[in-house]
Amino acid sequence: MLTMKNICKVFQTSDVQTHALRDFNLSVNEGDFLSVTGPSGSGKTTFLNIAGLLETYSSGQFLLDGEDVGKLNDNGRSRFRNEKIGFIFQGFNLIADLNLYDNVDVPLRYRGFNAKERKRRIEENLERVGLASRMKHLPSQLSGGQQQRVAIARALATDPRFLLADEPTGNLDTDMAQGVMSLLEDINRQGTTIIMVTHDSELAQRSGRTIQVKDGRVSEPAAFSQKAIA
Ligand SMILES: Nc1ncnc2c1ncn2[C@@H]1O[C@H](COP(=O)(O)OP(=O)(O)OP(=O)(O)O)[C@@H](O)[C@H]1O
Repeated sequence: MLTMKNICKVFQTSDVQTHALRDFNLSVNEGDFLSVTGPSGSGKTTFLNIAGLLETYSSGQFLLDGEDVGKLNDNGRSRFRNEKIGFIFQGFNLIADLNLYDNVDVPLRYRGFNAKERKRRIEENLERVGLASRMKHLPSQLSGGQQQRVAIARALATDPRFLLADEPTGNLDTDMAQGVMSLLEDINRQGTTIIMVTHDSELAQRSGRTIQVKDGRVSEPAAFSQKAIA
């Protein structure tokens, strides 16, 4: 459902060219939980941003859900992203002066759901991450792990096929990181395909499949998904 063939990404900054991805090849199947590891500057975030249609690529082919996304214009890419992809980030990116309910509401308003449907989705997803009782609280009244749970509820509220996570446990202590990882495992078991960039090799090993990125390439052959083997 996600296939990248020989994807290259060159950043041009004044007279310096940076080859962030070079002939990057990867296939991700529906239902996979893929961890992406690798040294700093190897291209992990660039890969994730291209996968999430936040960034374009310089050459190669990228098929997402059967669509050649290189052929979409800006509007087409935004629509595809809003309908199919949820994001979570290391810094949670919650809006500080909105309570949890209103934070989860943001992408739903953007998508134009009616008030009744928005309420249903907000309550269902805050329930899913174990924070239904804290709806009226502000992000600053929560622990880091709880804030990341709200960010996960917000990402899931639009019911995306893919959840892309860039160092989702990077700001969390070990216990909170384990809790967020367990939640991601539950979400994956319920059918959402997850791609997670992480520096934490222990967490990476808990996902079904791990690849390493080095110098802009997948340096280890993508192992078969354990789900595919089972
Ligand atoms: N907008 C940009 N303009 C110029 N160069 C960039 C840009 N974004 C990334 N790069 C460069 O591309 C390369 C890959 O960066 P990327 O952020 O993808 O690495 P990473 O593996 O995610 O690193 P880290 O683990 O430190 O977050 C680096 O050399 C980086 O400096």
